[in-house]
Amino acid sequence: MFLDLSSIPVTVTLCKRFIIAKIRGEHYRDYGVNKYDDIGTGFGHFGVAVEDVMKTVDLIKAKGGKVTREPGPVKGGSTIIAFVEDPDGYKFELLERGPTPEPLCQVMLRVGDLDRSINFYKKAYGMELLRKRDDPEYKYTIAMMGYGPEGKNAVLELTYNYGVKEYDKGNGYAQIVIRPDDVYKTAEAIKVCGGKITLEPGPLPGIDTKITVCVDPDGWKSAFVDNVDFLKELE
Ligand SMILES: C[C@@H](O)C(=O)SC[C@H](NC(=O)CC[C@H](N)C(=O)O)C(=O)NCC(=O)O
Repeated sequence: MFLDLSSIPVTVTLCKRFIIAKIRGEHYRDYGVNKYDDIGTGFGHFGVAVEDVMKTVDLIKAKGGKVTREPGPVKGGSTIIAFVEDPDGYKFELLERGPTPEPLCQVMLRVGDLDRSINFYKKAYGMELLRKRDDPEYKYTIAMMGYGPEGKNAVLELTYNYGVKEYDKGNGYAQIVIRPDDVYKTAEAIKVCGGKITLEPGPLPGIDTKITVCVDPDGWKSAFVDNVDFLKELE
């Protein structure tokens, strides 16, 4: 699969419940703003699964794309990865995997307290802790959170760097969009678990799609769109 970074849609349905973060740039723009020059230090990358990282990197180079980490085993592991950047400077990690229904497979966010985040995403968002890996050599721990097994579902890769409690969110990251069955219950769970509701649950004016919006304990924003309403919008 050739990865044409300029064609990555702003919001991509990754699996039944998890629509990847909206990123501000060429496709998703606030009127009058044509440059998001501060991606911040908290946003990590989008992970894209490809069957041949080396071939994909060669194609990206041939198209003038920017490769920031050449193909090779991930430090401390065996998965072949590479890092590339899109024209707005957003990072994409290419991960060598077999065929998958969800090539856009990760969104990585850095957090200041991993256990707090795991607990929050479990209890407020109904996610599972799919995998946790500590890497003392490189002083970080990651937790993969999601609604189904990696390799078939998009996952949220929460990264804790030893001793780093806060990150700059910049102005480019917008949100992760998740599709629950009941945004009212979701909002209640978020409030109970220490999240902050920034848009109370209810129908959007004019289109009746029920949504709610919140920020997690680190300030990462998530929007929740009623699953049935969302599917109706696609009809
Ligand atoms: C799928 C998952 O296991 C990985 O790919 S981990 C990749 C690894 N992550 C980190 O190093 C996170 C900590 C880092 N300080 C950060 O905040 O991004 C990574 O990026 N490795 C780079 C490499 O060259 O292997």
